[in-house]
Amino acid sequence: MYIDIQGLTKKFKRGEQTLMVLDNISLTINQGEFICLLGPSGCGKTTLLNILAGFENASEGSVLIDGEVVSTPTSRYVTIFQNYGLLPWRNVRHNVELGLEGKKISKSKRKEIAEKYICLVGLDKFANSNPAQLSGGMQQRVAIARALAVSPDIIFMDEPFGALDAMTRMKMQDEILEIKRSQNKTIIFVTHDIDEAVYLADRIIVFSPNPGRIKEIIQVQLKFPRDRNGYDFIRIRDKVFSLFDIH
Ligand SMILES: Nc1ncnc2c1ncn2[C@@H]1O[C@H](COP(=O)(O)OP(=O)(O)OP(=O)(O)O)[C@@H](O)[C@H]1O
Repeated sequence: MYIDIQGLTKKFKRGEQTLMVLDNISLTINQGEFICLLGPSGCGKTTLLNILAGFENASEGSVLIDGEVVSTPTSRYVTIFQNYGLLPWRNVRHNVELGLEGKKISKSKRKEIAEKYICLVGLDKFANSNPAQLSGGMQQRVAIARALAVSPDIIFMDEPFGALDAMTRMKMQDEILEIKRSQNKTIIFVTHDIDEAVYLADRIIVFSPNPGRIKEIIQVQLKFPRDRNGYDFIRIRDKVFSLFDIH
């Protein structure tokens, strides 16, 4: 077991009131797993991700990663957000180098690492372009290259493809699966798209809201690449749909 969440509860103060956002979440995740956190808006997916990444503290319970208590963000884990988080005044290469700048790495080595990951995400021709010159999908690839450049053990992704059109989104899903396969990362991926979860995940953690609780954990044992129209895919998708009472 790599990530160990036990009895995690999160409450936020809202004026006089206390809002319970996560209620008694217990979950263990293995190294190299692709986990999707799936649930309706407001069920606490982002809050859980933020706690795992060290941006927020739990109110009760514990989170251990690789045997250590999570208290602050570290470069062993990186988060990729929906809005890419690129610096508009920096070109692609300098954006990808960003996470390496605080480390004791020479300028030439930094450049070499950045170029390696820019190639990996297929943007070698755009290394000198600024983010505004790139499409949304390309910008998200830059964010992925930047995340990979620091050699994280875990990648947290918060609806990373939410702003992309359907075709680009499917392409990016294939790319992230390929990156996961070749780099053997542990990926925790927040989405409220059921198809996306079934396409990507080894396990889907389905949440119910108010307060956020784990409703069910679904193991997706389909081989990759998955056929979005295959019988087994649709069977699992229908099972997840039924958990949300969507007809
Ligand atoms: N810092 C905060 N202070 C107060 N309330 C918060 C804070 N952060 C989140 N919340 C509340 O916690 C609840 C869960 O929010 P969260 O963003 O984790 O949900 P989510 O499942 O990721 O939703 P979405 O899919 O819409 O992003 C919401 O009601 C939100 O308003």
